[in-house]
Amino acid sequence: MRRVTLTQFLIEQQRAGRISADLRLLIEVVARAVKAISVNVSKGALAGVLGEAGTDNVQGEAQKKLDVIANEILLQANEWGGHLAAMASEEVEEVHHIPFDYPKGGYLLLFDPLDGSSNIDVNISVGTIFSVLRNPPGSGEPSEQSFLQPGHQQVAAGYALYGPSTQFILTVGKGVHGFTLDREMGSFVYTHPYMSIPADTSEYAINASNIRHWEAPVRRYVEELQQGKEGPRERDFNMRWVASMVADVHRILTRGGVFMYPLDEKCRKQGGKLRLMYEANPMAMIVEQAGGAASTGRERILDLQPHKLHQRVPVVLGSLNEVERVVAYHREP
Ligand SMILES: O=P(O)(O)OC[C@H]1O[C@](O)(COP(=O)(O)O)[C@@H](O)[C@@H]1O
Ligand SMILES: [Mg+2]
Ligand SMILES: [Mg+2]
Repeated sequence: MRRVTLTQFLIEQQRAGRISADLRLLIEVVARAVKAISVNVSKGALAGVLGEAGTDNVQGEAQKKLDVIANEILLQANEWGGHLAAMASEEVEEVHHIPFDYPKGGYLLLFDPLDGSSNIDVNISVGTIFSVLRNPPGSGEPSEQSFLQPGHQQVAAGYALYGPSTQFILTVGKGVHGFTLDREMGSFVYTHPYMSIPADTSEYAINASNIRHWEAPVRRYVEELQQGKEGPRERDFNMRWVASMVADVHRILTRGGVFMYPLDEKCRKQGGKLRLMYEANPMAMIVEQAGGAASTGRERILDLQPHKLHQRVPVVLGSLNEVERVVAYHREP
């Protein structure tokens, strides 16, 4: 069987007029950075990359060494590519400008360099999430405002999962495509064309330790799932929570399911737990492109008008019929 690499896939996308040459290059550079992060993640204690960095990020969270390393790799790899106007990262408070003497392009790149940080030291899957927007024409040097575009304006989104194998999942708005890293060859091989999420599922993911903080619609939904065959759903449901959004979403992309980090009393002041611009939006685009749905419980995530770079939002995503049910429960008085 002919093996198609990510590079070949992207060239074909460009030939088909789905992406520009600059966007192709941008995705190639992100994928190259992901390979470097994958090497660091897999070396673990051998490379001394585990543990705390001793610093806090913009969100006041303690940074792990790998958060910092992954962030540096992505920033450095993308700075000189010539396809970007600016970058934004979970680990950097302000917009990251491209050095003035470097070539620049028309895209904005946003990323969560290392998602699932609490899993690094226990050798459980973590990931990288990214989102690509256009720098609004005529806006000159990008500011925070340039990034504040609704998620439906993303031109590409994807993530890497550093699991037993490293996978790279990508959408440019025409389906969701999965690639697996061949470590010996050093290339991503096209292994999962047109990934799709079944509309129905019997699996859900939520941090159930927050139950006492949940709003009534989410509590009702989860309690009904837990009642299984004996409850109103008349069938049993299974629960999984990796605590790496990338891994939980990847499971849903592979075999269906619903993932929730809803609004609750603990995170109400911040607006939610997960970040809109580089967690919720790219995942929402991927999930919708795979036939699923993504909502805050009240609104479609991709329609939200962001008001700040590091904004947080509630997230309910995955199998269409389950997400619609959660949204319907939020509508009821
Ligand atoms: O520890 P909790 O409350 O279960 O939260 C887990 C969630 O937080 C996250 O780790 C947040 O992402 P970061 O690790 O990038 O901060 C998600 O990946 C995950 O779904
Ligand atoms: Mg994250
Ligand atoms: Mg992170």
